[in-house]
Amino acid sequence: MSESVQPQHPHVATESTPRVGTLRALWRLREFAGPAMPAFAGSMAAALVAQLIALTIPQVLAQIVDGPLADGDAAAIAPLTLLVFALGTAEALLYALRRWLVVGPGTKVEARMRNALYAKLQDLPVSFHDRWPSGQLLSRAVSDLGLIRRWLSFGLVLTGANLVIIVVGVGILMSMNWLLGLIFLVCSLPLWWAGWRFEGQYSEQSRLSQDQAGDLATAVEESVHGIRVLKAFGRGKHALSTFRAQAESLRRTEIEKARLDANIWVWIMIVPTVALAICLIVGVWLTANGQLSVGELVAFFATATVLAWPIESIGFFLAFALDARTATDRFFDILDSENTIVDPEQPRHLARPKGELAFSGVHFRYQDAPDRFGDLLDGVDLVIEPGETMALVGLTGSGKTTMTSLTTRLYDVTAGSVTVDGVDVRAFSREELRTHVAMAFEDATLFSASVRENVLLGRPELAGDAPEVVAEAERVLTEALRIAQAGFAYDLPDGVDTKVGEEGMSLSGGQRQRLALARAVAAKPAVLVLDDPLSALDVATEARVEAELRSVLASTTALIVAHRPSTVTLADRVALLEDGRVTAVGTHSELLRESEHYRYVISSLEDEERRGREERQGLETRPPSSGAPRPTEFEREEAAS
Ligand SMILES: Nc1ncnc2c1ncn2[C@@H]1O[C@H](COP(=O)(O)OP(=O)(O)OP(=O)(O)O)[C@@H](O)[C@H]1O
Repeated sequence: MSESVQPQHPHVATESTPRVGTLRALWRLREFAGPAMPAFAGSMAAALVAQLIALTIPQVLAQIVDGPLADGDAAAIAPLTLLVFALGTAEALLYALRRWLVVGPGTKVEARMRNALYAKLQDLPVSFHDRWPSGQLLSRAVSDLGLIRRWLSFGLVLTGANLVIIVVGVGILMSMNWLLGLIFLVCSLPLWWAGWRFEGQYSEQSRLSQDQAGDLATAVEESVHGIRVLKAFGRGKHALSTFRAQAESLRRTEIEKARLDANIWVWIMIVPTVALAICLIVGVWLTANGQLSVGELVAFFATATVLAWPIESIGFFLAFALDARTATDRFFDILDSENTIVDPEQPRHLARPKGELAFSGVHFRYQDAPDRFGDLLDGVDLVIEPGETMALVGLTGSGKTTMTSLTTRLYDVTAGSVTVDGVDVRAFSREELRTHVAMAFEDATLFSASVRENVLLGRPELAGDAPEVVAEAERVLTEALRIAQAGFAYDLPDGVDTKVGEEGMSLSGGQRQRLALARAVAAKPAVLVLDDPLSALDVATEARVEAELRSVLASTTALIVAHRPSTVTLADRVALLEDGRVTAVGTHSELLRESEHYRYVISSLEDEERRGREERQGLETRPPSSGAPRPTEFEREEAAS
């Protein structure tokens, strides 16, 4: 027995669909394969008729042997030979028809399943994506669905046809000579026993191997994404050795699968051969005793030979069905995942929100947070008035990003509420909520699309071809790019139609952030939530963006997570997040005067910013010659007042 290998991601196992019988598990595919069933049935019928024709050929052979051949009637042989030729041609044509019937419908089923999977992944909350590695999702969407398509179009069709042909063929053998038929049938019983044992062991290994393939895909994806970091830190070798270990685990599982497969093949090859050998001995004895004609003996063995392939293929199709079952389970693992963030039955609607954003008694903890920790947000109360700009400040890890992600329901509060104009965000449809509240993140994600499409992502109504829509889209795009100081987009090879994102032009971190900011601004939301969207900008560009933003923010409510003291100056007021609560709200100067923790946070932000700037400029950090620390902004502010 090979060494057993644990799945890399235990969650995959714990979230698995409960184990049911293979047939029941595969039966679930009818939801997607339903419309293609007539095509699959037609294909199965074509395969069946082709094999039935193959079974009739031995009967014609028996006629030839016992008739014209025994009588030495050469003229009578020709029509029977022509009949064999015609039957063979019909068999070949029917096999071609079998394939042709399923190509289109099979790919449609695959596309339908892939679309459903994609739609589900889009719908599932961020907390699901936190737990599921992307490679696992990728392998389900690509290789698993391909395997299911192949099984439906080929495996299912031929398994059905072969089983019928085995039953019919054994019936024919029994009718030709009941004793020989019975011997053939009894001798095949060990095959069923071996098949039953095989199912249990193989399906376990099949699941393991497909999960491990998903983990491998995750490793490749992460290392491609993080190639710069790996190279910069010289961790290529380490990544390679981790990858090798994972690849080795998968190799071992594949070997175990192959070993089980080889075992069943031994049974499949030996059992029919032994059965035929016994039948041959008994058959010759019966012929010698005159109980069976030579022609009947030939026909018996020709029929048994035709049956050899369907019988031998049982093992292959069994393994195929088990792989398809595993792929089906993995597919439904995702489709069955419960979405905890859903639209209400009767969503509220706000035609023109004023933009008051309020947190009332908000508690939040991540699903996988250890029990020994209290809530990350532990009773947050904060009201941001319409048109007001509020900066959110706190130590690193205090929960600022988490707090902003509650506004668009990337996560739901665990207690309390977040409201827009007094309406709980959970009372809106998610689509409407995201038109009222737009976000830009520090980690600016661009999609493989043009600058224009990336910036106008939140304005689907501007995607039309009507002249007035095109003009409005152009106006919104120009304004958003101006506010975000993203004029560089016009200098790209195809201007704002240049493809950016993963498969497009490489942009700098600051350029990506500015496009992401333009995207948030273009959405024209009542509430704009910015999670440190200027962190990668140089000071001069940041100042220009801030100046432009002020004009936007005058008419929009804004919540800005600030990691730089300069971002704080944009805000009308500042909220200080400390120990899971907002412990102080006021202007920057008020908080500097009144809150010791605020002074500490600002001074550490200044230190961090100074270090970042010095690193960027490649300067060595040297203390001032007096040895005294540099004055913090707080101290400068104090001195000024
Ligand atoms: N998806 C997640 N699952 C579990 N824990 C998380 C998740 N995201 C963040 N956390 C944890 O929650 C805490 C708060 O994270 P958050 O990103 O909200 O802090 P922050 O104040 O924005 O930090 P920073 O200033 O460094 O960006 C951290 O301890 C973090 O490890």
